Amino acid sequence: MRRGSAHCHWLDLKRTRGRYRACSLDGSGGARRMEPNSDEDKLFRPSYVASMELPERTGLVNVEDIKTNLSDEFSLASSSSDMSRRSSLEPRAHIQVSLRIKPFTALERANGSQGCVSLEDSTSVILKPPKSSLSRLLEKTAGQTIQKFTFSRVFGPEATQEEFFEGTMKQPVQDFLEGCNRLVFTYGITNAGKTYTFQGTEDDVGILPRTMDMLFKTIGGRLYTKMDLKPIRWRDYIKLTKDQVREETALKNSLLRLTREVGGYFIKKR
Ligand SMILES: Nc1ncnc2c1ncn2[C@@H]1O[C@H](COP(=O)(O)OP(=O)(O)OP(=O)(O)O)[C@@H](O)[C@H]1O
Repeated sequence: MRRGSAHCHWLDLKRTRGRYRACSLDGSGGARRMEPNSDEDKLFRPSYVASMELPERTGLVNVEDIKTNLSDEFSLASSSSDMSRRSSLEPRAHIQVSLRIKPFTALERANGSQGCVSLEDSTSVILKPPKSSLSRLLEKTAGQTIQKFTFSRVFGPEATQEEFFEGTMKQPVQDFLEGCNRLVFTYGITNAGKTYTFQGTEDDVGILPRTMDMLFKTIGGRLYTKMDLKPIRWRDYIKLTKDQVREETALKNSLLRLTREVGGYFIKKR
């Protein structure tokens, strides 16, 4: 993600009228879009180009209502954690919120960065203010400097990409394959590790390629193998003529020449 852009990556897994739709966007809102061509010869096929569907807004929105609803779903447990709030974070809750704690980079270690987050158990962390700000904080908010936050699950700095995928994504992808819609997104300040978690690195890919891998492996036997369909907008697709197939193939080949395969994934050449 570019510096200064919205701090969020998301993956929208939807199944509509028997079709799978997996849409991935980055913080710039960069969903791919293609121009409509013809509406003839529409056939059902999995489409990988999608967009968000926002519910129709009817009338004025009461901001206080929105706040109330979100408070039911999310919970920031303070040191005096109350159990009724915790219930929204139990495994059966509609929203699962996982925390991933990033290890210090070499630069951060060299700069003497200090750890302020400590794992209490697999679902909660304790946050302590940095020593440099402690005396100032103590004057203002004595007794409130240590806070406890509870999540569906907490992953420490040593958690691998595979462990994180297994612990957070495997179930939603399984649910999606069984017909449920799922939306997954990462959220955090700049440098928090969103891109690393979502895309990963060449050697250790993140949740997005792992999700695609799981999806394609599962639906592999049911894929339409001819190359004569092209998605348009987010719900439809068109059947290409022979000339269009040739054009598309040339375009895909030129794009593929810009990539190389690493461990079964295609990444951009440097
Ligand atoms: N779990 C991790 N293990 C090892 N390195 C990590 C981990 N998470 C993040 N990093 C490293 O920390 C740095 C910042 O991570 P990343 O670029 O993913 O942050 P970001 O949240 O996407 O930032 P921005 O919003 O500015 O784009 C990168 O060098 C990345 O490789």
